[in-house]
Amino acid sequence: MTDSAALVIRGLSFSYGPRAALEDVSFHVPAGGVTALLGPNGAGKSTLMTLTAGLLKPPPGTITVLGHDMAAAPRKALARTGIVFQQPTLDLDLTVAQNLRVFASLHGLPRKVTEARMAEELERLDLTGRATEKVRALNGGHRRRVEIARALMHKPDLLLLDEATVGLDVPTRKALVAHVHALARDTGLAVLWTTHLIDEVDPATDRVVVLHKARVRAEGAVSDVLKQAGAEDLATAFDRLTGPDAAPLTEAAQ
Ligand SMILES: Nc1ncnc2c1ncn2[C@@H]1O[C@H](COP(=O)(O)OP(=O)(O)OP(=O)(O)O)[C@@H](O)[C@H]1O
Repeated sequence: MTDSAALVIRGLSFSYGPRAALEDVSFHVPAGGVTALLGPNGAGKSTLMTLTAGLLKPPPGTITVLGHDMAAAPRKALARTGIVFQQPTLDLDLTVAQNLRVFASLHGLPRKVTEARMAEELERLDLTGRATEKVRALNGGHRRRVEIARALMHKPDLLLLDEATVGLDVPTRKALVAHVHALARDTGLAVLWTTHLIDEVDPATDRVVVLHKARVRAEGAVSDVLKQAGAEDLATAFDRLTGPDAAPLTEAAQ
């Protein structure tokens, strides 16, 4: 199972100077589903996403995307990866289509392929008819969906979403969560979804990784995480795993 996963993280440690941001982190993200990376502020989530997005160099052998080692073959690994960062990166004064076309040409996609994929992804994300609108005219939820459509233009196998719902109201947040779950289910995409909001996890289908103070505290299907925490529900499990009574940490991570 682990070897065939889209993303495999094995024994990943990373420090900013003396401060350990990740210590011996291991988990995997299978195809066709959402893996929620849950953790409180400072847990190490963004550091993990930054390393997986190839913006910091990970130690060799610790991050593998579809069998490609992020340290040894970052271009091959990134060619299979779509990324939506926490901070929006669309050009507000370009139309939806122009934003997608710029991205596609950076990936070297031919014009015909670009137009076909754009139509496909906009339809999948319920954005058909918005292609000629300037991004500035869209609400926050639609802008996020355009970012997801853009991240899918090169048909990645792995989609990284870093706190994708930040700043959205509750109904928009719920709609986006539902869209991403449908996307994973319908296309076989592997999604790593970073959040600190428990209600964004679908307990029936999602895998969960609880990160706290640089370390994985529990990992697996929601039922496994509940067992590991000795809790009845995910909110209680999260509190137990990340609260003041959580297992003691090594000095480096404190
Ligand atoms: N550029 C940096 N230089 C030094 N320390 C950093 C840097 N970025 C993050 N850290 C530290 O590394 C640890 C992990 O931070 P990180 O941002 O990865 O956590 P996070 O789970 O994403 O938090 P948040 O939910 O607040 O974004 C924290 O202790 C943070 O202060």
